[in-house]
Amino acid sequence: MQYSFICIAHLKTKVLHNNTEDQNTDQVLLSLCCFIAPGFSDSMNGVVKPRILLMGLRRSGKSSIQKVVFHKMSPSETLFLESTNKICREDVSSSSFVSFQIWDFPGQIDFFDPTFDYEMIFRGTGALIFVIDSQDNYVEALSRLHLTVTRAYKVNPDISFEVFIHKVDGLSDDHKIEKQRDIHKRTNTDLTDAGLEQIHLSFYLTSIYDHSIFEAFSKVVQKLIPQLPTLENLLNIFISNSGIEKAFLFDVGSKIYIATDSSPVDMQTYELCCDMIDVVIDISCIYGMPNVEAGLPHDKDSMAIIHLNNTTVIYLKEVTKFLAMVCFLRKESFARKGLIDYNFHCFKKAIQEVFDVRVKVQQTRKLLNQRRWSKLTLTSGVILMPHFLW
Ligand SMILES: Nc1nc2c(ncn2[C@@H]2O[C@H](COP(=O)(O)OP(=O)(O)OP(=O)(O)O)[C@@H](O)[C@H]2O)c(=O)[nH]1
Repeated sequence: MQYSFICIAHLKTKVLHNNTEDQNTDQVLLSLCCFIAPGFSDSMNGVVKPRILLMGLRRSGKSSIQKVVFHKMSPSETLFLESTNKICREDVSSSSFVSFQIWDFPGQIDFFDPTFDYEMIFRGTGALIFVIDSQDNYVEALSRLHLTVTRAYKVNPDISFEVFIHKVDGLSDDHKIEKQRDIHKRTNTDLTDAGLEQIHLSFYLTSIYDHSIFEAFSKVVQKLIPQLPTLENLLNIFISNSGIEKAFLFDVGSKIYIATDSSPVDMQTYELCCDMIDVVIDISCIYGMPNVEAGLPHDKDSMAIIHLNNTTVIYLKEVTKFLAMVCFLRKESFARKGLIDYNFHCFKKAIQEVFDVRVKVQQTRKLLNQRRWSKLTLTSGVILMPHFLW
């Protein structure tokens, strides 16, 4: 495999730092180093495609969310989006590691009309995201949410119900919390009154004008990844053996993180990761050799290192052409880069096994379905934990 050396540069740039966005003038020294290699085939481009529904009243922001997260549309451009007049389905799997379908419903659609087959729609659904415009009066939205959730639950109790309290960029912090509490209380009271207190709704405060929408989408998508506990476990072992403080596994295309270790996620760390991915992609797009096969400017050998001026190092390494690990560690720990790279290699092998097992299980299931066996018993494979050095 041929490598083309792209750049090793020391740049000065701005990052978000400390506690407020206003303090983003701190200078950081950025040592960036990318190696771009031609594409490779991996077995992770597979197969499971849960469906995510985006529902809510008209102009609540559904299409904007989809365009900003999956099409890199800038938030201000969404001002010119026209109202959606039919269900828009999008397959996210072709361009990204995360594999699912998004269905964007027009706000005005009455999908409980008898001519509309809502049972078919809910039956294949993994997550239902209901978007509420927090800058508007939300009484109507809440009754619509109740109706949607109760009907969907009756058809498919396995759906995860996610409520985006959206457009919170216009609200103060106190106001945000107050709105969330109010919406939470009202929806739960409605469900209890209907005798459906077992339905669990998750609430997120979101806006397309900051990273909150990406973070919320990450959490929604994580619930649809059956291997999540294994991924988290592997990340925990990896960081504890490598002197790393925090590690995320990112879907590079969408900046959704599909897993992280078990320490809490703070928003600024997540924002720094997103900024780093943007820098790597931008530099790769400008200077990298286009990977014709995958249509991506980066691949499994891309990597980047950023030294912040507070002795923290951010280290990005591609796991596959769609998936990257971003780690936060102290400068002293980064001195043992050889060890980190070795452990990363073990991690990568283990993760490959996780997805190989998934592909094998799916193939077996397909085969069994084809043979129309009446009773299927699938045994999932065993993942051997890698031997990390420490
Ligand atoms: N302030 C603010 N405005 C937003 C946000 N998200 C979307 N909007 C705006 O809300 C308006 C409606 O957005 P759309 O995405 O078209 O809404 P929709 O829910 O798809 O609307 P329908 O297609 O009619 O169902 C647009 O002007 C967006 O710019 C947000 O996070 N904050």
